[in-house]
Amino acid sequence: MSKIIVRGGKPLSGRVRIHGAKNAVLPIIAASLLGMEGESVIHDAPPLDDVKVINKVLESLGVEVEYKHESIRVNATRITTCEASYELVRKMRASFLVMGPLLARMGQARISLPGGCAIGTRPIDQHLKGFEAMGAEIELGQGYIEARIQGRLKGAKIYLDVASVGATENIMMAATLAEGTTLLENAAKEPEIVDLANYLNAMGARIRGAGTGTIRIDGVERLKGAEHTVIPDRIEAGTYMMAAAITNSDLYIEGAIGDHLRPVISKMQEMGVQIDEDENGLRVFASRPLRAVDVKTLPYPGFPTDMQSQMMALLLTADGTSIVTETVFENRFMHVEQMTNMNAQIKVEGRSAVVSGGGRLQGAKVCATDLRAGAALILAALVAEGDTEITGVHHIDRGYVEIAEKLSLLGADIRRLSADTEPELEREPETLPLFAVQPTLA
Ligand SMILES: CC(=O)N[C@H]1[C@@H](OP(=O)(O)OP(=O)(O)OC[C@H]2O[C@@H](n3ccc(=O)[nH]c3=O)[C@H](O)[C@@H]2O)O[C@H](CO)[C@@H](O)[C@@H]1O
Ligand SMILES: C=C(OP(=O)(O)O)C(=O)O
Repeated sequence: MSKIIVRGGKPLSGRVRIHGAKNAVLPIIAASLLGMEGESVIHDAPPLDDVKVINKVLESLGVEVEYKHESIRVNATRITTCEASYELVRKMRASFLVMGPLLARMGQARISLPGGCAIGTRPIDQHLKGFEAMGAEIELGQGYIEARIQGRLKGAKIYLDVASVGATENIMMAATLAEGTTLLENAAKEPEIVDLANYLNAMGARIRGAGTGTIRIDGVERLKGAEHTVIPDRIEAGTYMMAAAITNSDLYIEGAIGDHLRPVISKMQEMGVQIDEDENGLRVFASRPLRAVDVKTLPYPGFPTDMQSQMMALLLTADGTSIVTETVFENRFMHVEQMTNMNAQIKVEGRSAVVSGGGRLQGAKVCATDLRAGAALILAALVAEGDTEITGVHHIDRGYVEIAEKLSLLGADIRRLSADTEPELEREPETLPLFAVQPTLA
């Protein structure tokens, strides 16, 4: 079992380079399945476990994938099966994003139920509602979702009950090859949706309005491989911004795009953190005291749920009491118990957490219960008294490229103890036990 050990109290300084966005590259790799001729080349693909998993999903479908120097070459001219197995899909929820492209191109797809990640039940009803509206027949059996269409999908007007990122992506990909026009309303507006639409348009798709609540997709008959560079990871960038602020340091976050981080920047500025933006990144510097602020997570352009736990770590070091409200996922406070082990004063009341700042955090043995919880524990550990030992590192590896190495280069006392016995990608599934979550089919 790998561990990250942090000795708190070291200031940080210097520059940190932000990698390509996990949540952009995963749907883009899934979308590369739509390339009926030529190759796709995807640049700035971060070397993360999740990227390796989705590459394996593509390979399991008979597609050629080559991953070198942060670029992925995909040749999807031949697809030999339309089934993505439980063994792969259980490892990562985003594997379900191959459903839309497979259905659109091959007329069928059989994908294992992704279940729900520990942060919530995470149903897929909105994805399925979209496919059904485009004429697909959906069946659930033996833990798999099977979707079929005779001929091509048909363009449709689809209103999402929740502005789901994954459903927007899956439906948008499926609609590219549909007959006629699809209007996707109450669509998610995240920058990763815009990045996916840009890649699809480079493949020959006709998508307009990505990044707004209404996306119009005029179906085309064929798509071909395309070259694309993935946007920088706003959540990785935000995490290093918090690292600068929590340690009272001055860091330059290279590659961070201010426009993608507006709610994070504003909340940090409200606390008293100084942030300078230029065209290449952000400079973040802070000194104490920092003010307590209230934070509510919302779909983009609201405050990102993927930054909630890291923000909570920072608020633990502010003066006063903050209220953090999580509205996107119903079970995303698991880091609270771990932080409490570090002497944090936090009380959860329903969907809100009351965070009392200003106490002294203490090193402890804690466990990363999910990806961002792990990042938040590292942040808390950077300022805790003594040593913190963090297990559950496989969660952190899903979304952060060499976080211990990057922080160490900035001056943190942090090291990773890797277990020789931990084979690559042999990790616990992200999901709850199969069938714990039954999807709503209609
Ligand atoms: C790989 C990826 O990009 N992951 C991100 C994506 O996840 P993901 O795409 O899974 O998240 P969604 O936007 O779909 O989920 C948002 C909310 O909608 C609900 N929902 C979703 C689909 C559905 O069919 N029915 C339904 O009710 C979910 O339970 C959740 O409460 O967006 C989340 C919200 O910003 C981020 O935290 C994840 O990091
Ligand atoms: C929740 C996250 O990812 P996923 O949707 O892949 O579980 C995340 O990136 O914080």
